[in-house]
Amino acid sequence: MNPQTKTFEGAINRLNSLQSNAKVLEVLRKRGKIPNDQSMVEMRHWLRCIGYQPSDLNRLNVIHVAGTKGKGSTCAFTSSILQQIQKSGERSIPKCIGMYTSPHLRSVCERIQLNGKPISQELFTKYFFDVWERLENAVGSDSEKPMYFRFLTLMAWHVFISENVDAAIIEVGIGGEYDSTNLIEKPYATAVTSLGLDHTSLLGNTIAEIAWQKAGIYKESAIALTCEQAPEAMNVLKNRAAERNTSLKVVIPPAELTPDMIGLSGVHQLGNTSLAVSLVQEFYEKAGCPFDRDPYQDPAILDGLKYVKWPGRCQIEEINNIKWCFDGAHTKESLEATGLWLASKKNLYEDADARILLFNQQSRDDPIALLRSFLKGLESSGTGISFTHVIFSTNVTWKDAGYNPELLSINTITDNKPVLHVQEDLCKWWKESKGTTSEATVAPTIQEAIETVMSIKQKSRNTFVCVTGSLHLTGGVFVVLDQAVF
Ligand SMILES: Nc1ncnc2c1ncn2[C@@H]1O[C@H](COP(=O)(O)OP(=O)(O)OP(=O)(O)O)[C@@H](O)[C@H]1O
Ligand SMILES: [Mg+2]
Ligand SMILES: [Mg+2]
Repeated sequence: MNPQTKTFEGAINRLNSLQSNAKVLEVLRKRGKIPNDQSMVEMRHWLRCIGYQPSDLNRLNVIHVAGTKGKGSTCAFTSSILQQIQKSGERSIPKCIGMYTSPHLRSVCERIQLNGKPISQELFTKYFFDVWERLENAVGSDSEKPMYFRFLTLMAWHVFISENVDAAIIEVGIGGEYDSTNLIEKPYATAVTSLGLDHTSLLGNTIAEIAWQKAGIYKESAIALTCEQAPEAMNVLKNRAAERNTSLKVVIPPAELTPDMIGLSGVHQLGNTSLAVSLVQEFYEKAGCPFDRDPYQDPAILDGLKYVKWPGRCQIEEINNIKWCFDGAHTKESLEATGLWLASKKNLYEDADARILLFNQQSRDDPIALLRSFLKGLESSGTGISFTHVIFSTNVTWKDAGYNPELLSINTITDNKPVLHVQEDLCKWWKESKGTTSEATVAPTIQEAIETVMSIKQKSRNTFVCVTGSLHLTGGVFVVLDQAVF
């Protein structure tokens, strides 16, 4: 390929073309074709095409994280702790920390990080075309390529191996057993975070079935870590760990760990934090230099917890003279956790005469149930917050230009139109159940939703906005407000 045409935009266009495959797969899944061993056979084939064997991944010293909620946060805590240990100079490893997470907020580069920073557009472009061309050389330019998430996973392996990463923190995409990240044979540490019901059409309708899938990342080489779970999930995790010749270790946040010690807001982060600390401990066990003191007394670990960066999760900002809170929760449990957290942050909105909820959900089966979970969390303290305005927006970025190229999501578009009827249903439900206490409207794009926010602000003394329901909405709002993420 002509080097002139290898631009970042070119890489993003090609990457987005892999989403149409994802759409085909979605249709197959709806017909009951769920992921199976064949997915792993295909992934092994692609890995070989780009020049690696699964055994090559072992040298990355992988920390593998699955779960329904808290995967990304746990990875971010783990990376942050390792960065502080690296900075302290006390240990010979890690020299280079890789982190692969999903989804992204503003830029796809956020998904592949080195030493706590998203890779640059230049590096992304270079490694993107390496992988793209290796695949074309192996199978021909017209043949089918791996889908979006699989491609990015292959690319992450290629980046990490090329950059000599010696601690690779890997977040599972969906499930675990048949996830594209699961080619790793000998991880240093594995953890399953909080379990709940999500992606049920792919993973199963019960917590036990979901636990079975997630525990697929457990391997003989590593202790099987998890946090507190429902008993039916815990039993499955225990059996799966035994199946893999390892043992399950349940990590419970110690009493000495308190919310003021950690850089991410919300009590639900305590479980993620303590899992991350245990992952780091296991990592150093394997590296042959175990911790000999209480990790919660270790200055580098404590700094790691404090200085963690994981935007879009219970994040509070003041932008354009408006108080904002951003959270990408999109499952029942996490929306309830967000509601509970917001209820405890009265100082954010008690003086505000305009209290706006900006909500988007369009890819889950029952968006109204998700909205209700948020309200349940919010109202469980008794007082809650009464919104003066509620805006139900799609996650399309711009009025005229449609999706920002890096935020394109073909799965939520039908016949080239965003699914506005979901927002209309949500709005109708709100009006019926909440009456006239608040003004509820639908915005066809995030840009228009923000325009509505700004016009409400013009007429108000103090404005507070809560953005939640989807990480795609949160990312899109950051783009429209031009708010930096990392
Ligand atoms: N243990 C938890 N319990 C409930 N909610 C949580 C928990 N951990 C994180 N959350 C909330 O879930 C949302 C997503 O967080 P995070 O990115 O850590 O999870 P994830 O498992 O990577 O999710 P995703 O499905 O988006 O990949 C955030 O809104 C966060 O506040
Ligand atoms: Mg998820
Ligand atoms: Mg995630």
